[in-house]
Amino acid sequence: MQTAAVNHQQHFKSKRQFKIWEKQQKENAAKRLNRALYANQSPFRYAERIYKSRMISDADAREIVDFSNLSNNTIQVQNNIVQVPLKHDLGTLSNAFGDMPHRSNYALVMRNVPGLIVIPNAFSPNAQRQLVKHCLRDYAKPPHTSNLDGHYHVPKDGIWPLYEQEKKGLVVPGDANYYIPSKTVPQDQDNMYPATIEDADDDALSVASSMYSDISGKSARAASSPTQMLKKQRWVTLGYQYHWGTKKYNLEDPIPIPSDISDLMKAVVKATEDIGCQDAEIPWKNQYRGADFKPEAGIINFYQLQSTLMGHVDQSEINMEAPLISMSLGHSCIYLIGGNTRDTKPIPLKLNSGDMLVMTAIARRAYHGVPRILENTLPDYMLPESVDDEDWKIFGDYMKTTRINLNIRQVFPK
Ligand SMILES: O=C(O)CCC(=O)C(=O)O
Ligand SMILES: [Fe+2]
Repeated sequence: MQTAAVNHQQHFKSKRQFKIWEKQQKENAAKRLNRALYANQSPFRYAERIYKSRMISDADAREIVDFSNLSNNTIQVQNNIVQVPLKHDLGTLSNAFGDMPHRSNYALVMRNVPGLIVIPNAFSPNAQRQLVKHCLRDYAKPPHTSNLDGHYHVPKDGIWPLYEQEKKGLVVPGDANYYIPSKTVPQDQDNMYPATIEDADDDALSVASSMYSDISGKSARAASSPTQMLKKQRWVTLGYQYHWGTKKYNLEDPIPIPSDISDLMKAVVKATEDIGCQDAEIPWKNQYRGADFKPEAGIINFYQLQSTLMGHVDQSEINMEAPLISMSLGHSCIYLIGGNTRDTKPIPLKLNSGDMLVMTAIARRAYHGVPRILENTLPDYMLPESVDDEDWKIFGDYMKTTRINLNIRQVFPK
């Protein structure tokens, strides 16, 4: 019996023509399969797929909200953005924002995203570099937990000092302390993921897998050089240590949030008191008082250019009234913010280095995620040679492929 392919081939003038036809058939079949696969996909998942792509269509790109230059947005988007004065000047509340000759004294809210407050470019370039240094050198080390702990013996000073030594040529392969040893029996590994699918909802699984993807392969867990290790360092937890698999905090050994981070986060809650939007479909106002805000837990996310964070709701905190505050450093990203289920179509925002995001009111329970880190968006002031500071060079070099997000929550009632 002849095969279907041979039958088809007879209708073509050349083998090449047949090959082109055959390729098109395969592509069409894949598209049909894709359509079937995504037909039942929720609007949130659909948007994740669109914005994860390296080829975002012009129409989808126009929907991305740009807070850095409001006139860059479409008229529809501009009509949704409202400028609201901050209640207090950030610079007078905390030194951590740095000296800025033209610090903006307003926040932005969106009529179609109730509860979300954005303070664009809240930090001076110098303050941003200091925060990057703190995140990498001072916070990313024990007793703070990181995704590396289950698989590696992380040195007591963390990975950064070794990485610096490697960059300076002070440790080389063959030196006793060059490779960071992996644990033969990964500790706590089983606890990191929920034991069974039934134990976890969709969120825990997808978020946990995006949080551990860099170290989940066997070969990826072999002893690694400091550079390799740093690229694998995906998150570090501050304050009460969070467990991704069980989505619970370890309440036994509280670790204080570093005081400079604590101060600046309290300042943000104070400055955004009473900010809201009364002429939106769902009117809202941030009713949390700065004086009541206690920074108790946090996450530092380190994203490489290909990293993503799947859509989720942060709801492990007993206190869901307190705002969740989050800041961006380094490369820009696309951040999706939806509603309280995945059925709301999310709005894509571009978050830039120095932006502060405050999730209050109903946005505190909204689905959100980071489907994409945007290449070629590192501000010049983050480049290694941007300042006359020998110390910055190695940090700046790491930032060439990185976005850092630091977010803070209050766990307990006020
Ligand atoms: O990277 C971000 O901007 C968001 C991080 C986040 O949602 C989280 O850590 O829960
Ligand atoms: Fe989150």
